[in-house]
Amino acid sequence: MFDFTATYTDQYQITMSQVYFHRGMKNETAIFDYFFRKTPFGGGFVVFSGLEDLLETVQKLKFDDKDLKLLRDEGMDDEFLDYLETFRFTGTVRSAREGDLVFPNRPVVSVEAPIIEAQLMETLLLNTLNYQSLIATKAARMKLSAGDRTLVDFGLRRAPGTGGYSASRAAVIGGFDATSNVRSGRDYNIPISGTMAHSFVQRYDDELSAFRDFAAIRPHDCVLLVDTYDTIKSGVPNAIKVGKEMEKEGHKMKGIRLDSGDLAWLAKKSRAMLDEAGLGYVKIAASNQLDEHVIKSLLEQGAPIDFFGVGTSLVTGRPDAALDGVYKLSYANGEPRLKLSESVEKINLPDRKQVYRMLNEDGTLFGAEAVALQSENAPDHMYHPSEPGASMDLSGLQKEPLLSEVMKDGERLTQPKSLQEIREFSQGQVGKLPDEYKRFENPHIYKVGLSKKLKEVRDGLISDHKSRI
Ligand SMILES: Nc1ncnc2c1ncn2[C@@H]1O[C@H](COP(=O)(O)OP(=O)(O)OP(=O)(O)O)[C@@H](O)[C@H]1O
Ligand SMILES: O=P(O)(O)OC[C@H]1O[C@H](OP(=O)(O)OP(=O)(O)O)[C@H](O)[C@@H]1O
Ligand SMILES: O=C(O)c1cccnc1
Repeated sequence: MFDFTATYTDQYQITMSQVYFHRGMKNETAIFDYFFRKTPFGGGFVVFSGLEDLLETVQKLKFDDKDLKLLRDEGMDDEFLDYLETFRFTGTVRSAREGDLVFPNRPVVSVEAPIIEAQLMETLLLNTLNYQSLIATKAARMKLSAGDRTLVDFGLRRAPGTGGYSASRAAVIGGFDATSNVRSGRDYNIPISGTMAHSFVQRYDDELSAFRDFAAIRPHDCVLLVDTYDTIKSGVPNAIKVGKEMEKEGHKMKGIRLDSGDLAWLAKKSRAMLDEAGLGYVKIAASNQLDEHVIKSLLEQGAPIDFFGVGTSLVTGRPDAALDGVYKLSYANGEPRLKLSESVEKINLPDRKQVYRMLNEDGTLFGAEAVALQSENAPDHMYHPSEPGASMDLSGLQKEPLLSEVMKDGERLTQPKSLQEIREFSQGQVGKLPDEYKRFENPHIYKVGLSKKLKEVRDGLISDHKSRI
C-alpha cells in the first residue's frame, strides 16, 4: 500500500475543518455513510473492495512536516496548524465485509467520529472504495464468464496512473488468479504471471530463434506469443518445434498466447495442432481487448482457452469508468441530518443505521435488504424508499446484520484479512446470489427498503425542512 498523508484529500475538507475548529465544533460527533446509487455495467451487484487498504491508511493518517508547511503557505492559521499537527483518526468505522456483495442506496460503510476527523477522511475513503469496488465488480463479472479458467490481470500499462496498483488487488477480490504487475504481486501477495511481448519476437531475425532462446532461459515458465507473423503458418508450428525440443531436455512448455484475430477459431486450430503433436499439456492463453462479454462468447463458441489475460477493460472499468459512491452526513450535533433533493431516491438516510440482509433457509440470498435504525430490532416489514404505499413482508426470513465495527477509537478491531481469504469469501457470496441477479442483461433488481421507524425519521425531517423553506 502506498503511503498517503492527510493531504491526500480535497482542499474543501481542510477549509471546512478549519471553520469547525474555530467555532468550537471540533469534538462534535458526526456520522457519515458511504453508499452508491447505481450498479455499474448495468449489472445486478457490486463487490465491495478496498476496506483493508482504507483501514490501514486511516490508522496511521497524519499531517507530516511537508503538509503543515504547505498549509501554512496556503494561509492556515497557527492554532489550527497546531491542531493538525496532532491530528489522528480516533473514531469508529462500521462496515460491510470486504468482498461482500453490496447494493444501491444502503450504507456500506458508516464513519462515526469527531466531525473534523470524519470530514478529513472523506476523499481518501471515496477514492479507495469507489475505484476498488468498481474493479472488483468488473473482475467478478469476468469470473462469472470464465468459470474455472485462469484470469490474469495485464492492466497496469492501461490503468489510470498508479491506480493499476490497487486494481490488481481488487481484481483478485473479484476472482482473478494472478497479475503481471510485479509490485502489486509483491505488496499484496498475488501470484505473478507473464508471457512475452511482440518486441521480443521482433528483436530476432526469425521467430524460431526467439522462441528457442526464451525456452532455454525460462524452461519452467515458457509461454510463447505466437501471433507476431502468422499464428497458424508460423507461430504455432514454431512453438511445437520448441515444445518438442524442450521435451528432449526434460521440460514441458507451459503455453502459447494468442493476441489477435478470431480467438475462438485460432484457439481451436492451435489446440488441434498441439494435440496432434503430442503436446496436449500445452495450455492456450488469449488476450486482446477481452471483457466479460467476449470471454463469455469465446467459451460459448467452444474456444479451448485456458488462460485469459485482461488489461484495459478491467482497470478502466469499461464502459463505466467510475462507481458513483458518495459519503453523506447522516447525524451531527446530536441530531439526524439529511439533504433535500428534488427526487426522493436522492435524499440520504438520516441517523445511525443497520442493514439487514434477508436469507433463504439454505443461506442463499433472498434478494432483499432492509435499512433500519441501529436502535431497533431487525424489521419484519420494509417500505419502498421512494414509492409511497409499496412495502414488503419480511416475516419468516432469516435476517443478517451487515454492518459491524471494524475500527473503534481509531484502532482496528479485526485482524487484517489476507487477499485470498477475502477472495474466497467473495466468491462464496457470488455463489449464494441467485442467477437472475448475475445475468448481464436486465438482471433482477435487488430490493432495498426502509424500516417503518427509519422511514418516519426521514419523512419527518423532510417535512421539517420543507416547512422551514
Ligand atoms: N471469436 C471471437 N468471438 C468474439 N469476439 C472475439 C473473437 N475473437 C476475437 N474477439 C474479440 O474481438 C475484438 C477484435 O478486435 P480487433 O479486430 O481489433 O482484433 P484484431 O484486429 O484481430 O487484433 P489486432 O488489431 O491487434 O491485430 C477483440 O476484443 C477480441 O478479443
Ligand atoms: O488488450 P488489453 O485487454 O488491454 O490487454 C493487454 C494487452 O497489452 C498487451 O499489448 P501491447 O500492445 O501493449 O503490448 P505487446 O507489444 O506486448 O503486444 C497485450 O499483448 C495485450 O494485448
Ligand atoms: O505477460 C504478458 O503477456 C503481458 C503483460 C502485460 C500486458 N500484456 C501482456
